[in-house]
Amino acid sequence: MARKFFVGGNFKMNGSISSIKEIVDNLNKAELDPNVEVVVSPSYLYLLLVRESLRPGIEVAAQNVFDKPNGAFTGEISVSQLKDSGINWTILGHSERRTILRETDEVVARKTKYATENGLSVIWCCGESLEEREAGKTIEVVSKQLAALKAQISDWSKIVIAYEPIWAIGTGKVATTEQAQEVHKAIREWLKTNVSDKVAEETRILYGGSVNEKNCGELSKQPDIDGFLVGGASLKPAFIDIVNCLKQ
Ligand SMILES: O=C(CO)COP(=O)(O)O
Repeated sequence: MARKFFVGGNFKMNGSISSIKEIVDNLNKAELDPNVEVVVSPSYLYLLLVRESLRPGIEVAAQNVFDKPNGAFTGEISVSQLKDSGINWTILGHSERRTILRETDEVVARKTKYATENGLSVIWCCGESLEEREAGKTIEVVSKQLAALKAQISDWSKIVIAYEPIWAIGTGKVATTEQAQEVHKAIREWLKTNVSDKVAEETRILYGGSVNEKNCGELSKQPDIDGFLVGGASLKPAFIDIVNCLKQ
């Protein structure tokens, strides 16, 4: 089964009602490559606004979700509340949550298990810091994150992996095509060795970190890069050019 190219837009904690309406209007008017799956992820407050105004065919993702069905968990949002609002996706394990909010590999894996078992699809993020890369530990770090996920997951069909080197996020320092392809290939090999040939073949592996309309074309040509998770550029009209990068 060919892997469908995937472009996610992670708005992070950005935007206002008016700027988000503008992004939605632009997406609604745009000619988007039908061979690309598109998912946008505004902050919680705007999920419903986006879901209700965005054209069908583009999915909407939360940026996080909790791993309990309901109850006394002030400030958290449940999987069933997302599904009730027409949200079928969530991002989990973004490096900003791992580092700033101290989410461990195990916490991220537990949330991913709960979300996928309860019908959400997950963009599961991994990636190394600059210090880890310079120490030659990139593959080791990513493998450890994958192993924590594997310890809790049996069904990988609802998971898209996003490799996001922390040093490339929001810095303008995009990984070279060779650097990105090398890690994506290693992730696929890890899946082949530790999960199955089928999961390795079918799981989409996205690259994230300073992707823009200029660098996406080259990156998209790499055999193990199946799409992008875009931060800053997803707030701009250039996001449409990134979605259409296969035509570059
Ligand atoms: O963190 C990212 C997407 O989740 C990447 O962010 P930037 O594209 O702004 O570097």
